[in-house]
Amino acid sequence: MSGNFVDRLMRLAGECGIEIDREKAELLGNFKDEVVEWNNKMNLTALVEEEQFIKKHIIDSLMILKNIDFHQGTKLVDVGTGAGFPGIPVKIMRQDLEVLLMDSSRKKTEFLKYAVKKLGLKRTDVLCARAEEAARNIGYREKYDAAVSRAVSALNTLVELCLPLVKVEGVFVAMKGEDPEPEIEEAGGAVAVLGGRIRDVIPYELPGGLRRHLIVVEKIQETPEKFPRRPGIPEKRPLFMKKFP
Ligand SMILES: C[S@@+](CC[C@H](N)C(=O)[O-])C[C@H]1O[C@@H](n2cnc3c(N)ncnc32)[C@H](O)[C@@H]1O
Repeated sequence: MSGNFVDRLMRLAGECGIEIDREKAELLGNFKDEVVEWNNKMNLTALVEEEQFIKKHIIDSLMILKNIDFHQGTKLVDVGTGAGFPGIPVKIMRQDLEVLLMDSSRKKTEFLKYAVKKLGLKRTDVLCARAEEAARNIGYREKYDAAVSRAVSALNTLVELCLPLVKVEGVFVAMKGEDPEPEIEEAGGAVAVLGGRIRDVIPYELPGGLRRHLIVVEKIQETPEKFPRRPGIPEKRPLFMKKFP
């Protein structure tokens, strides 16, 4: 890993109000090196150019910590984590968290298992599963203080994948793009039926002026047992989707 990467990461993150000490920046750099190396063998992510990786992968992931106050030892699941975003940068910065990295792709979870070991991350598990299946398992259902997810599906589908994993009084944070309002409007009915309530929509900006939002959904009551539906159904037939002629 180049010293340049570490300095650049610390500077760009600092400009966004995120302080990263050198030791953690080096760990994030080691993670980036692993992603790039594995990306030569398999398609993990399209974003490997250094500055883009820093801004759109690492800093974007860390915006969760800048905006959400996770208590010490929070149990957090990252649903559809892919190559580990936002879960791995979050874990590197907050080593007290207990993190589950979940993805339905075997090749991605093989990479994640390797990366977690190589980076020496403790209390970090990797699960190859569809969220719809994991949430039917009592070991995972309503066991998390927080779920996070980025770039997996539209909010009305995503809440069915994520809210069943969250404890009552826990929180689900969806990372969304520049204009989340249409998705929020479309997901209102689904959020309510799954036991949630949209608490906050938090705008933020990445270096270079890219605008993003965090949608914070609090879990106010248990998710009815019939949810999530079978794998694939939440996406195929999102709850309360308007029917078009
Ligand atoms: C576009 S990638 C995003 C990865 C990462 N969150 C990021 O922002 O870079 C979407 C990931 O979600 C996973 N995924 C899609 N549907 C899923 C489901 N129902 N359960 C678990 N993982 C899922 C895919 O395998 C894929 O790795």
